[in-house]
Amino acid sequence: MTTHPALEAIRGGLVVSCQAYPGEPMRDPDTMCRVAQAVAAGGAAGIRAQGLADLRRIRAALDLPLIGLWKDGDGDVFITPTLDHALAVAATGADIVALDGTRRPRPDGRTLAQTVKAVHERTGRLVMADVSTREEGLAAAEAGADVIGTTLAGYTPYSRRPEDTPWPRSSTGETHPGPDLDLVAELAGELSVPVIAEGRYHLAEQAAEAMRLGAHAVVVGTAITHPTTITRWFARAVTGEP
Ligand SMILES: CC(=O)N[C@H](C=O)[C@@H](O)[C@H](O)[C@H](O)COP(=O)(O)O
Repeated sequence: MTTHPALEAIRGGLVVSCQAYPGEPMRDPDTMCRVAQAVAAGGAAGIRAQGLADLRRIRAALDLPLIGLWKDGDGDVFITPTLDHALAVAATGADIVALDGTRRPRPDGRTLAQTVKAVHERTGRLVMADVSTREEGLAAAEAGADVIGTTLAGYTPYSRRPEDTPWPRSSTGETHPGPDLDLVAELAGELSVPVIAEGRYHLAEQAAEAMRLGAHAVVVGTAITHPTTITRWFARAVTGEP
């Protein structure tokens, strides 16, 4: 049973991740803010966004629950990798601080439990632990995370590969790397903290399935807010090129 207003507000809803990657034309806080406003108009229950400038800009413009992260560094742990990153994200006004919730060594040497505790004590914000496996999800909940996200499933060398969970995209039988719905079911079945389904939700049907499996909410990014990737899907289908 969750009680925090931001978690209650996204319960049963769609959270839209609004991110542009380094060097891309849309990598600009005002642009991302407009994307966030556009998805809010479409019924997003919450926003997930990256980078301090984007978070500040979006926080000032929108009242929706905001999940903030800061991708930094070129190591294995790059989603809000240290406590300092987490404190900076909290200072933007994000309601929930998303961070790497795996058991890999963190660049500042702190454990996940130490990091979560410090965020709670020093900011009062909630922590979303982005994990890649069932074991990591259970450990992150044990470490005190308020919400567990399946964000990193398929993005660590030891987690289930996305190719193992393909979903058909068209009547021609074309398949696409799918989300790890089994992980959502496993975690939702075992945890009392909310589980957020995130990562490669490219079809509305997949998002609906995650909810049936017990997700608290679903985060969709690429399929809504990344036109370069969406264009590539359609361009390949139209040209027949691989
Ligand atoms: C693995 C990683 O770095 N994931 C990031 C986490 O914030 C984002 O790049 C994703 O876009 C986000 O998780 C939403 O997922 P999708 O774009 O597949 O709907």
